Amino acid sequence: MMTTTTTITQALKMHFGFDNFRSKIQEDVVKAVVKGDKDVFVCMPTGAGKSLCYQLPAVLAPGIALVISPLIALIQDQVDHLKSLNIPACSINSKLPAGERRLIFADLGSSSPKLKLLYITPEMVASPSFKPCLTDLCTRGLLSYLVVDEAHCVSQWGHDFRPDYLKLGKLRARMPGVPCLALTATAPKNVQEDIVLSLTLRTPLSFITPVFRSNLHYDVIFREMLPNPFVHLHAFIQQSLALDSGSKGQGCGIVYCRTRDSCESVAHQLTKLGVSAKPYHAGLKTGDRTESQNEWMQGKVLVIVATISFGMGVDKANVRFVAHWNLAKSLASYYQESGRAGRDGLPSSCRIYYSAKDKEQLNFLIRKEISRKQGKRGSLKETDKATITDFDAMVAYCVQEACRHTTISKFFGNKTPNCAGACDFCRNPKLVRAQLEKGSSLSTKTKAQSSQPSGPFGFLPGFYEGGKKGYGFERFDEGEEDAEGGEDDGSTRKKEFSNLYKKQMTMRKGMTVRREGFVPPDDDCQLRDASSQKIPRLTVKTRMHCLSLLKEALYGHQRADDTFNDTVSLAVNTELDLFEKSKSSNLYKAAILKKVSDIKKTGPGERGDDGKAGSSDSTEYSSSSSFTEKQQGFTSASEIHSMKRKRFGAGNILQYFAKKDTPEKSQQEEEVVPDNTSISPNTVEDDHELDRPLFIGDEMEISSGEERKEEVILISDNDEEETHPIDTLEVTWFQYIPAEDIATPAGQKETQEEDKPILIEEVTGEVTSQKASSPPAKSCDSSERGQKETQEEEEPALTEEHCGPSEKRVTFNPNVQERPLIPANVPVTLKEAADIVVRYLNPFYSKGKFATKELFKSFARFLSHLLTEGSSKGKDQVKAEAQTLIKKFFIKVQHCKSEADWTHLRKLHDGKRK
Ligand SMILES: Nc1ncnc2c1ncn2[C@@H]1O[C@H](COP(=O)(O)OP(=O)(O)OP(=O)(O)O)[C@@H](O)[C@H]1O
Ligand SMILES: [Zn+2]
Repeated sequence: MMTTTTTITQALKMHFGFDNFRSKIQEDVVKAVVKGDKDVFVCMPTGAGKSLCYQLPAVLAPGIALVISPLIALIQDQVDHLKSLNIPACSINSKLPAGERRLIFADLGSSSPKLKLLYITPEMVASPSFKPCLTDLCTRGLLSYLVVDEAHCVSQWGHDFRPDYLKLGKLRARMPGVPCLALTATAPKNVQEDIVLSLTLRTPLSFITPVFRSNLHYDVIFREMLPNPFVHLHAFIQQSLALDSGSKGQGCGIVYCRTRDSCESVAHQLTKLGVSAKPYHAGLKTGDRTESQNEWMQGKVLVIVATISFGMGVDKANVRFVAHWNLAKSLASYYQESGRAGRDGLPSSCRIYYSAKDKEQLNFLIRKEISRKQGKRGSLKETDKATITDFDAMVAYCVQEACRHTTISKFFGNKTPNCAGACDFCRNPKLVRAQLEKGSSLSTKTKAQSSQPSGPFGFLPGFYEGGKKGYGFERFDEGEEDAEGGEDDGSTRKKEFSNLYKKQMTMRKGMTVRREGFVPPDDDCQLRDASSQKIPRLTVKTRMHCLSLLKEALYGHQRADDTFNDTVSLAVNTELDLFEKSKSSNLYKAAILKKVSDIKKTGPGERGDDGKAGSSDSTEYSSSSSFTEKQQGFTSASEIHSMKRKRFGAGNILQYFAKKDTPEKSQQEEEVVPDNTSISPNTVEDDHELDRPLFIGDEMEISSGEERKEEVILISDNDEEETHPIDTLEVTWFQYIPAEDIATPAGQKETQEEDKPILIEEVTGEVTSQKASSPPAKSCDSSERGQKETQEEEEPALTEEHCGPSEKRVTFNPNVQERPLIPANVPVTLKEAADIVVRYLNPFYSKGKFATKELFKSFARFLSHLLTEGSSKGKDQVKAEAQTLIKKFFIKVQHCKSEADWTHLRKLHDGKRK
């Protein structure tokens, strides 16, 4: 085959429209393949132009190149591309209409077929319908090349091993004179060796590009430590796409998620935050999926949030970032997936949002799958070991203190690259270390709690009966014939796994699986040990709600050097501490309320009576650290005003935690500025007061006189459909006895009322019963308290009961409350105004409505001053005005970019005053 360099270059131009080769290595490969005297092995990174390495030689050679490729979608892309270049190419697959299939077979059977490239999956190659055709082509010497794309699939050590690829060795044997070309983007050293062996490549010429790509910046963020991971992701996207630089932004990005649900929710959250994002996963209708992909390709949608089924063969040059919301299943996969960024050579970012919980879950599923296979064949295969080793490499990458590029390069058998600050570790090792330290302290407790599973390979195979294959990485078509059906199967499969996982986790903790209806925490749940069902009938939602109460309380008592994240961590640990100590749902709730109350009673910078917010190990989380991006958190009013927080007498905070506040709202700050009715009245004289949404921090200055010393806290279970009546419960123990001291007597039945709301009042003034007809309780003897809890949940409604010198049994009915508890119209201080403003503004900040945090602070400062200028206003008025101004401001200003944006507000405000 005499083909000169000139001919090759001309063909490159004529058929593909390229003036030059993309790289020296690409040119060398093409020349070697064209020469055709040896087999060729190519390992080049994603986007390096591997396809051309066989497509150009195929065009130049007489005959047909048989291309084995693992995925029909990928094949389709290639075939379409070649057809658009007028290169005769086609594919034979199970989805091909009968008419087209006939035409192809007719061409292949002709004396001089027109086809230059025939794409086929490994399954189809071995199928009875294709075998005779192949034999015929071989016998007539019509095959120019055997091309094995994604050749790593042949290796049991490969991250995408496909048994059908193993059959390619036999295929190869059937066409001895045909040169073979094996290509892959991701082959660690052992996989490279496997490929050569399995395909029986004869002293192949190897072309291996180092994996290092200096334009890619790699980093890892610990997702569980973020106050709001979506906001963080949003900021990352804005930065990567230069959306906040004033320019329109350039390029696009991919967020990879492991599950379909995550794809949906991440895409939804991003869209809410103002970035156009669409999900892409196998659960979508083909039309929707194609639409998502097309819109992304055309730049109409900036971010595609996809499972790994997206991306193979997707060729887009200006992908500025690839974020992994979940771990990839191996470091090789991660390298390949993240490598879709920066194909144009421009700087791009690759980030993993690492989560220990995610890791635990994947680890479980991977090992479970192995255990299932083991059960069937009774031995552990190399593939299984490889799967685990590869996953471990992925995890190690995330939790190491080393250059990310170096880790990747070493994994692929390359030399150490010159990272030069292209990863978070090389850029700032201290930050990476701080994150790791914080991360390990967060997970220590969880680890200690979960004992190691037993059985071969750490599992009890018998326990997993009925599980099917897969753990969220079904990248390839599951065999030709049932490729469609495979998708539905996938979702059932995942459900099964999810249930099994939950059950197993519960069992590991030594509990019986007794709560079938237990709604598990979602991926982003901030709670620690969130899946625990230790406390009967206590829901994740309730725990989330309690956590938000703690956060709010602590938030108002941050120390000067605390970051928002420190406060969140402290809240999370405090919640866990109380959760672990509590034996029933009500005890838990009461313990939370007591803690909230204690925190509230303390001065600024203190966190409760013990200074540690109740958590024995919480001190380790309270140290200031800036490893996470501080700007992602909310801003405390204290950052705006250095004024000292005004102190009121202990217990003079009035808070209502009422039914309408859903945990989601308080948790995610989704509440936009509420309408007037929801925030104006501060007093319980208002009939609707308890129906209004929760505003933690709705503090009221009241006289510190004894008769005004009141605290009313209601926690309701927000996950129940119906509104609870303001129920009455005996909870006097709450005030003075730590929850842990009140052991529920052994064997005592849990009442059906566990999830009812608790009303706790600390009242020295008059109280009124909601159910005046109910009999009074007999006694408040501490020995009976545990029992009382149960009894009185069943027969509540007490009017007033003296249980001791300072304790009263109380009930509360907002409808008959006679006296206002709050003095009318106490003038609001600047600090209080700032609190109000910051609270109302935070949701907007979270949604990225401010270009910078400074701008947000500046606006809050401006607004606080504006609202407190001139005549002294009461809190209600300030709240109402703040709301109105903020509402109006954001009607006019979609995205606040400078101080000039709010100059009109003064006029608006002053005008209204007149
Ligand atoms: N010589 C060349 N000049 C310019 N562009 C080229 C050249 N060769 C290939 N390309 C372009 O580079 C891009 C990436 O090529 P290709 O899809 O073949 O990469 P790949 O290595 O196969 O990636 P993957 O691992 O995802 O399959 C394509 O847009 C292709 O058209
Ligand atoms: Zn580095």
